[in-house]
Order: sequence, then C-alpha cells, then structure tokens
Amino acid sequence: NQCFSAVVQAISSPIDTVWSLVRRFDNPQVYKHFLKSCHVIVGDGDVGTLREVRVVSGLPAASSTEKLEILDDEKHVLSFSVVGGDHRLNNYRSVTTLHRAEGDDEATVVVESYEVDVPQGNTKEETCVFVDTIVRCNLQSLAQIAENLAKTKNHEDP
Ligand SMILES: O=C(Cc1cc(C2CC2)c(-n2cc(CNC(=O)c3cnc4ccccc4n3)nn2)c(C2CC2)c1)NC1(C(=O)O)CCCCC1
Repeated sequence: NQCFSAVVQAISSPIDTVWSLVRRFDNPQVYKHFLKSCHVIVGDGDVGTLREVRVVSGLPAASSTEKLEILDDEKHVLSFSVVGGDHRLNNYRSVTTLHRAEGDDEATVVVESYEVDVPQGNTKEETCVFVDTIVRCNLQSLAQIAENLAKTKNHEDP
C-alpha cells in the first residue's frame, strides 16, 4: 500500500542555476532546512553514492540513509531512494526534474514526484499530506536561494 504524489514549484532563476543546487547529492542541507548535516558514506557524488543525513533536533527521527539512483546533467533529472534510518518512510523514492519555463529563459519549473509505503496506523491521505508538506517546504526554500543567486549573478555580470 503506497502513496504517490508530485509537487511543482516555479522558480524565477535560470535552469542551470537551479540545477547547480539540486544536483549536489552531498550537500542537500543547502536548501532542505529540516536537515542539520549530511555526510557521504560511499561514493563520489555520482550514481550509487550513499549519504547519511541527520535531521534537526526536536523531530521524531534522527537520521536517514539515502542512495543516489539517477543523476542526469543533460536532462536535469535527479532521483534518490531512502534505504535506512530511524523513521517510518519505508521505500521512499523521489524523482526531481527541472524544465525551462515556456517563453521565459530566466525561469524554471521543478517537478518532484515520489512514492512511499503508507505506514502502519496512517492513511494514504495522511502520508501524502505529510510528505507533500516537507517537499513543498524544500522547493520553496530552493526557489528563494536560486532567485537570490540569480540576482547576485546578474549583479556581477557587466
Ligand atoms: O526533506 C527531508 C528531511 C526530513 C527527513 C525526515 C526523516 C529522516 C527521513 C523527517 N522526519 C520524519 C520523521 C518521522 N515521521 C515519519 O517518518 C513519518 C512517516 N510517514 C508518516 C505518514 C503520515 C503521518 C506522519 C508520518 N511520519 N521525523 N523526521 C523530516 C521531518 C518531518 C520534517 C524531514 N526529507 C525528504 C527529502 O526530500 O530529503 C523529504 C521528505 C521525505 C523524505 C525525504
């Protein structure tokens, strides 16, 4: 019994700027503010890399072990799965894709879809609401950082 959903976020920043943030599997805490730290257990940041992330204190879980499944710099696709940790997100796997916004080269649309097992004692609906909320937070934070980066870059360029 799994739940599937997707979150879409428009970002006023060029696709390469947004991708430079999303593609860093070794440094997710740049925009995922529920994460306190991340360290790579195995690998060099390419497909197959394993990371351990620690969440900020005060949350029920403490850590999660995650594996990079897809990293495509041409198609702007990143996918990872959760393979361990002291939480209840079993068989979580997400795919994040970036798209140039129609008719605006300075804008990007991010689509993050995921699947996860519905935990014992929760409904499909509750699980989607729970995960959608976190993913939406992450993508809103990504938008803020990417838009700030785009401003500074434009400022530097003559
Ligand atoms: O952003 C993050 C960081 C992140 C990672 C984790 C867990 C260590 C993995 C957590 N967390 C999870 C928990 C314990 N509750 C669950 O397990 C859990 C699972 N089913 C549920 C279903 C319904 C209701 C409550 C549920 N409750 N305590 N803390 C958080 C807290 C909630 C804000 C944030 N993680 C994702 C990412 O994109 O990196 C996006 C979200 C999915 C995982 C990947």
